[in-house]
Amino acid sequence: MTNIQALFERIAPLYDRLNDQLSFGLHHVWKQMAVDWLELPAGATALDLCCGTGDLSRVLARRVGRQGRVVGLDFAAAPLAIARQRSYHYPQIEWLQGDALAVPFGDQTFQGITIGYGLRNVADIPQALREMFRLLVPGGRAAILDFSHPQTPVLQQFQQWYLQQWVVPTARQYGLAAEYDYLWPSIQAFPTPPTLWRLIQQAGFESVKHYPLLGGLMAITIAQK
Ligand SMILES: C/C(=C\Cc1cc(O)c2ccccc2c1O)CCC[C@H](C)CCC[C@H](C)CCCC(C)C
Ligand SMILES: C[S@@+](CC[C@H](N)C(=O)[O-])C[C@H]1O[C@@H](n2cnc3c(N)ncnc32)[C@H](O)[C@@H]1O
Repeated sequence: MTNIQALFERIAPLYDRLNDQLSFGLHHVWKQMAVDWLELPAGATALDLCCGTGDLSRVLARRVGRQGRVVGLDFAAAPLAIARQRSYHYPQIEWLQGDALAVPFGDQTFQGITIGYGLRNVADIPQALREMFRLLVPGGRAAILDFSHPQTPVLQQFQQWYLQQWVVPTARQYGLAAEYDYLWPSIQAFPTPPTLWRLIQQAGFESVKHYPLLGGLMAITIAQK
């Protein structure tokens, strides 16, 4: 088990509650936007990579409907177990424990892919992007939702302050300070938007559209094959 997998195994029981509390529920809005911008038709087949507890998988399921198909894939068992518990009324979702760097489906299987707060956590970003390209049908889209790099020094300082002075102390109340302390350095190590767009194009995608949220604290990047 990798350190990242172990981290998400540990935080799984409190993950959703802390996300709601620490983003004042806004992460649900961002996830809905990511799926809306895939513009999937009813009946489509979609993949939620690094699905965790399944938030984006359930948004995809509502979008593609009962005739559609959604696969939620994650390599950690604990968040997947919560995802299954929370999704009994979504029969169109299939849950799979697997690696986003080696997805067990054939080329051109999916019309849309989401990866919410996952790309920053995988061990090999270019490989994850290559897998997403391979798995999409021609013209298919991937929506990458994650933290990003704010455009102004003030927002950059706010992002660091909020994470280190509010998020980590809040997590400490649940014994998860070390796990949430990972956030800030992981964001610092995450490619800047121009670098991410280049990696997406190098993976083969034809077009990349970038949408900063909250001045760049977060971002949704839409890559089209
Ligand atoms: C859904 C969110 C984060 C998911 C998430 C991603 C990770 O990589 C983690 C790694 C380790 C532990 C936890 C996570 C994790 O939860 C985003 C919302 C939750 C954030 C924790 C809060 C981030 C707040 C923004 C920096 C600023 C928000 C401004 C505010 C809404 C005014
Ligand atoms: C921050 S959570 C995101 C969960 C969910 N997508 C959301 O938006 O809330 C990141 C997830 O990525 C998973 N993950 C990280 N690397 C992975 C990999 N190589 N393959 C599959 N899952 C991975 C972790 O287990 C964790 O559940």
